[in-house]
Amino acid sequence: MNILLIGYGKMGRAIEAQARARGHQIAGIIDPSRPEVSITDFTPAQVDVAIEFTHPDAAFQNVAACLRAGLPVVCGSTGWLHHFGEAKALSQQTGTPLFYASNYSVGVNLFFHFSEYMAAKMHQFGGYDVQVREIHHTQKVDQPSGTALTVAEGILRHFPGKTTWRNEATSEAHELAVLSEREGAVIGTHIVTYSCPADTIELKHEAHTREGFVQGALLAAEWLPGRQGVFGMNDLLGL
Ligand SMILES: NC(=O)C1=CN([C@@H]2O[C@H](COP(=O)(O)OP(=O)(O)OC[C@H]3O[C@@H](n4cnc5c(N)ncnc54)[C@H](OP(=O)(O)O)[C@@H]3O)[C@@H](O)[C@H]2O)C=CC1
Ligand SMILES: O=C(O)C1=N[C@H](C(=O)O)C[C@H](O)C1
Repeated sequence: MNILLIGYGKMGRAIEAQARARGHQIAGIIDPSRPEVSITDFTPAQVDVAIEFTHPDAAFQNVAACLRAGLPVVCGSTGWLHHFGEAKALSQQTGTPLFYASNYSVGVNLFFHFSEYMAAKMHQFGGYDVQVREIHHTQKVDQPSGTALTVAEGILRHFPGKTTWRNEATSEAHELAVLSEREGAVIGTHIVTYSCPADTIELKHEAHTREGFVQGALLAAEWLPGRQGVFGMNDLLGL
């Protein structure tokens, strides 16, 4: 497959190495360090799929440019979902597929499901309060993490005592606290905690390396070309 890499930071570089190891070619690299190259230089004849891991402020423009150019795009950037409706509409108008996941790791996508199941059960038995905590490296620019937002939305769907989330501690019983910590080079840790005076139950996912994100993004990139629509990890993994 010919892959256009958009963003050549921690994720872009790790994806390049793994893509080459799987026998794919890198058709081009779009990054501020290479201002002479732009997405509009590429056509569907040259690129089977674009993989976008950049920045919350850049992601939508990049996704939109790919869709307009007819390039299927797998996007992992977080913090741009206020534009997701526009991206979906553009995918429909152009007939070009879009894949988005707040987290490409298979483990995290299982964690999302366990968290929803847990929320429903904890609600059924009552008495517990719940909070979400995410810990990431100090270079991360958005908070809460995209993964924590997906977890929070899942809890809100299954735990009716919580009707909204807040990115800080809260004394409002109906608000789900989603706490963000930035520490050293932590790759990504997410913890859901249910507590009551008698006990505490936690569900935790801790990424040890970025390999899980990279493998998932490449699986999505290998799966997407030839499809039409907007997809996520549930479609890819059949969850
Ligand atoms: N969905 C998932 O599974 C995962 C998502 N992420 C998300 O992916 C994004 C990138 O993460 P990461 O690689 O760690 O971040 P990095 O900061 O290491 O890399 C981002 C790269 O994108 C470049 N960039 C910035 N603006 C543009 C633009 N307009 N066009 C092209 N490239 C641009 C940056 O250049 P410069 O430094 O010069 O600005 C940098 O080289 C983040 O939003 C992060 O939250 C990360 C890991 C997993
Ligand atoms: O910025 C990161 O590094 C990560 N971002 C994603 C997020 O915001 O959830 C996924 C992963 O946790 C790493």
